[in-house]
Amino acid sequence: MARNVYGLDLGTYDIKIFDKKKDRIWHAKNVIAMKDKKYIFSVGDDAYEMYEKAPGNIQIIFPMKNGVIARFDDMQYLLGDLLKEERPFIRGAEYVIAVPTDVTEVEKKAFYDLVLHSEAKAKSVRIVERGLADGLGLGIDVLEEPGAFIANLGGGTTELSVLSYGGIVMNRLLKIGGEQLDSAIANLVRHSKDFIIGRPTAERLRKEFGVFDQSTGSFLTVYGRDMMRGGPSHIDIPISLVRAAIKEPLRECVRAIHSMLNRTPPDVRRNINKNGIYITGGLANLRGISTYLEESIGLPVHMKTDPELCAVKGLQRIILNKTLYRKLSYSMLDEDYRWLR
Ligand SMILES: Nc1ncnc2c1ncn2[C@@H]1O[C@H](COP(=O)(O)OP(=O)(O)OP(=O)(O)O)[C@@H](O)[C@H]1O
Repeated sequence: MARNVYGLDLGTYDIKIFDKKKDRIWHAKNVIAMKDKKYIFSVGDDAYEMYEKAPGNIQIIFPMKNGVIARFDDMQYLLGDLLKEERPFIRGAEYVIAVPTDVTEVEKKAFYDLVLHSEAKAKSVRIVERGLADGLGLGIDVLEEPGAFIANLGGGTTELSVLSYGGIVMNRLLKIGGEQLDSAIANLVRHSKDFIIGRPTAERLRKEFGVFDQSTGSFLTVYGRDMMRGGPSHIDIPISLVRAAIKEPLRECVRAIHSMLNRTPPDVRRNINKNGIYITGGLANLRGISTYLEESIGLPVHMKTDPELCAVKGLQRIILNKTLYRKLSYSMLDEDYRWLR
């Protein structure tokens, strides 16, 4: 029986998995609910459901932080649990993992070790730079493309990549993503309304308001804690407040995009000017964000449906195509691996 191959995109917010044998992609929240600091209570979407609702003895843990593995053992357990249904297939399987480029070698190695030293007894583990996987998922011919700019707007990070002829010319990982926008919204509600809302509520505000393209008069009723009266209550939050909160983090992304474009080598830049830029990642679903970026950057902005799945779709292409697999994935144990020589 042929061994199975899995493509993994371990995000700060969501894990995306491609299963070659079943030829399917699925995803789950990257969250663990821990009881009494000892026992795993639930994982994935079930654990996220409990976020900010669970009793005091249940702790909700996000094993990834800012795009890298922050709690190795928890991440390993969570991944093992998500793949549990596949038990007959996971032992001795091969894994191809998308990893951000602008991280330290130790952080990158943690992705590698996570799978290599798990109970899955992986046969091989290969790494793909996430910007390249994103490019393939967008349908770009990454090996032949002379210049493409991709901004992956994710749950805890924004990764900016300039690609050319199968390589990454420039890359930067910013600590700005959905999580930071939600904190900005929750902080502004707290300071301007004396009202405490949780992260899932802030996320709901961000998702339900078409932040850039709706009338200024709309508002949403949310539940939380009134700091003046000291009890649970509800409040109407206007769209203007959400816009004000997310303005600065989004401007920081725009400044970083400008700065990277300005440093891009002229020949590559010429192609980017011609093609425009691409956005991927879950935050690209924020209604009106492509128009906002187009106006701020002065270049056309393109995206595909399900932008959060671009990187894992790119891994799927790599796993199913021998040339892409050979040219774009590498093992950290390879003799010619650039950092270990
Ligand atoms: N319709 C939507 N409107 C606004 N935001 C959305 C929408 N759908 C998803 N998101 C946001 O996308 C983010 C998750 O995106 P994604 O799955 O790309 O992140 P990730 O890969 O887990 O994180 P990272 O790439 O930072 O490690 C979350 O913050 C989520 O709230």
